[in-house]
Amino acid sequence: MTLALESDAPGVATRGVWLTCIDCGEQFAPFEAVRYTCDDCGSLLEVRYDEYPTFDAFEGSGVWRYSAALPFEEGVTLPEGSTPLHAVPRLEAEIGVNNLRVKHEGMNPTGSFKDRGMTVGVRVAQEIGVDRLACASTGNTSAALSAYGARADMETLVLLPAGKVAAGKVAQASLHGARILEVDGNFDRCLDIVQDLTDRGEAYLLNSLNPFRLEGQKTIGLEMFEQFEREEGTLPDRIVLPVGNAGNTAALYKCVRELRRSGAIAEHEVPKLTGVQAEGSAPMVEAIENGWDHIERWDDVETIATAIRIGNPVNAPKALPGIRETGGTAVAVSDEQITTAQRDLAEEGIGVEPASAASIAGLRKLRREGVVSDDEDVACLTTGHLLKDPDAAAAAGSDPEPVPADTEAVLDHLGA
Ligand SMILES: Cc1ncc(COP(=O)(O)O)c(C=O)c1O
Repeated sequence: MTLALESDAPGVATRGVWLTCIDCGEQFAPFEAVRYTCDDCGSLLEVRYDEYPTFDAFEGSGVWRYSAALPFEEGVTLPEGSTPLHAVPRLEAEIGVNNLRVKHEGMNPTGSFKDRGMTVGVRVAQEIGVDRLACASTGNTSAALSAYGARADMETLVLLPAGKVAAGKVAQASLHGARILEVDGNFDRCLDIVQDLTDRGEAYLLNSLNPFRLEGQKTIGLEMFEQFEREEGTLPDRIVLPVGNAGNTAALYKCVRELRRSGAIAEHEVPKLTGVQAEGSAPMVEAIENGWDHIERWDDVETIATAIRIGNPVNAPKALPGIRETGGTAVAVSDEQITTAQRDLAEEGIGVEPASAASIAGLRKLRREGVVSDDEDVACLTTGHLLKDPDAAAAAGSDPEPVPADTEAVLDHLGA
């Protein structure tokens, strides 16, 4: 039976929307109760619709341009999306692919892609009528949730792994008025606790376990396809992205499945989803390399890319098939390779935080190994802005040189 919701509440799409279990197929009405996983089998839920749009259904800009593919017509907006798809000619030539574009999600209002998920997720929280929003975070989710919670005038609670969140992100959560709990444990433990709290009805969970977050994030793919097509006359053969909780990987896979279903793209146009993790935090890569259909949780994770310091990617059941069925792969890169890529992007004028640079580092490694070929059109996703992690940026960049307050002395110093 299809529990299609035909709501006439303001701002709610009138077409059918429901939550479906990805394993047993059980369907649930989307807004009648708080639900993140299947009541019957405990697996992940996915938002499904009774129809899927083609590109000509989209109008306007940003995330809400794609409302025909979302559960609402509008949301709590700052606004988000409309991020640039940069050409990077020097990196393109050095790495050696036909075409390399960088989709810089760090240009969202709070400086990361998380805003795309929050504009939808917080709108759903309003619809359900919850009091308090909560998330566990390696930093960016907490920054986005705090801003969108503030915008919606809702209480927010964020749990962070103590000492492992970049300064810019803590500052954002703090100034936007979230209650910040620093947990003596890693991100995965924070998420365990937030899940316990939300199971007890203490808060509404806005991690990417919440399927509505991924609806917003799938607009990364929709927007990227439109830009790529407009500027390059084609779609990317491959999308390379950093992987933490694997929400974006799952969201992009959902995006291409929906576009296939509506007939908006052909089978041969489906891009290969290619995930990149840091060597010290690579359970998805381990699963792909071993052909597993599940991941094994890593209890000890470490990397300079703190945003992807995650040992138990909760969206793996959605993301692993996405990587496999699109013909993609997953690769691990060292912290040194990440820092080099961060510098290389900065030399093209693109400022990203370390986790984001993993996509370029991963592409470079796969190209050198011959997994990526030289005729490919590639889009790399950079997920967060440089200013998120000022310490990492300063460590990777050049040091300031002290000089006296005197022009002659400055010229002397410059060797002029
Ligand atoms: C900058 C950045 N990149 C990548 C990720 C990982 O994204 P996902 O959990 O969707 O794999 C995160 C998640 O926190 C992030 O903040």
